[in-house]
Amino acid sequence: MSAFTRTLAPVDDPVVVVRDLKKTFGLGTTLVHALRGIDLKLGRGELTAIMGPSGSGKSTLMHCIAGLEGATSGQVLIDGKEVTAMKESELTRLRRDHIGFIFQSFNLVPTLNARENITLPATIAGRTIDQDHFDRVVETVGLGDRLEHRPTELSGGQQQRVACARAMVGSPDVVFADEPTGNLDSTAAEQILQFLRTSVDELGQSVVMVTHEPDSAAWADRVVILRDGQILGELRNPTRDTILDALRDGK
Ligand SMILES: Nc1ncnc2c1ncn2[C@@H]1O[C@H](COP(=O)(O)OP(=O)(O)OP(=O)(O)O)[C@@H](O)[C@H]1O
Repeated sequence: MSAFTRTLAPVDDPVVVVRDLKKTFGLGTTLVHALRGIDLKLGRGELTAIMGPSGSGKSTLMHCIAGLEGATSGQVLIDGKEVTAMKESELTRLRRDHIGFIFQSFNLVPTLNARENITLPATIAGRTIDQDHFDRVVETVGLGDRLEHRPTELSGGQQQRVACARAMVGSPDVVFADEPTGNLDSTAAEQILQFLRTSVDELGQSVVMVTHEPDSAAWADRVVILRDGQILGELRNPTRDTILDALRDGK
C-alpha cells in the first residue's frame, strides 16, 4: 500500500537526522529562504528519493546534509556525527571517509581508467581497498570487462556506473546522488537505478537521491516531497502513479 501522508512516520534506525534546518541565501531584500525548518530522518539501508518543484530546496538540503554547504541554523547528524558542528578540516574528512557522491555529470578523471577512478578516493585517503567488496561492487554494477577502459572509451551509462562504484566502494555511511540519471537515456538510467536498488538490498548501502523523475523515484523505498523549503509529506513504497498523485496534491 502506498499513500501520500503529510505527517512523517517514525524512522527507527536513521543514518541521517535533520533538526529544524534552515538555510537562507543573500541579505536584506534579496534574502531567499531556501530551507525553512526541515525536520527529517533518513533510514539506514534504505533508498530515499527527494522530490519537489524546481527551487523547492532539494539540492540545498542535500548539500547541507553532506556538509558541502553550511546551514544558517539547525542540526544535521550523519551516523551520529554532528555535521553542523564541524570545522572545515573535519568536513573534508567526513566527505572523504563517510559519504559517497554521485553527480549528474559523472565527474570522472579522464586520464585514469575505470579501476583507477573507482579506487581514487581511497588512494587519496591512503586507505586500502577491501578487495572482496571491490569485486562485489564491480560485479553488481556490471563493469567487469571495462575496468581498464578510460572514460572516453565508455558510454555515458558505463561512466555513471563507474561513478556509482566509486561512491560505493568505500562502504560510506550514506551515498548522495543528485539527479544521477539526468544525462542518461532510459535504458542506461534504468541500469543505474537497478544498481542503486541492488546496493541497498544486497550491500545494505544507505542512498539518498534527488530526482525530478517519478519513474526514477518509484525505485525508492520512500519519497520525501519538498515545497518552498519545507517538507510537504512522504510516500512509502511508492509507485509512479502514487508519486504523480502526490505531486499533483502538493500543488
Ligand atoms: N548560492 C545561492 N545563492 C542564492 N540563492 C540560492 C543559492 N542556491 C540556491 N538558491 C535559491 O534557493 C532556493 C532553493 O534552491 P535549490 O537549488 O535547493 O532548489 P532545487 O529544488 O534543488 O531546484 P532544482 O530542481 O531547480 O535544482 C531557490 O530559490 C534558489 O534560487
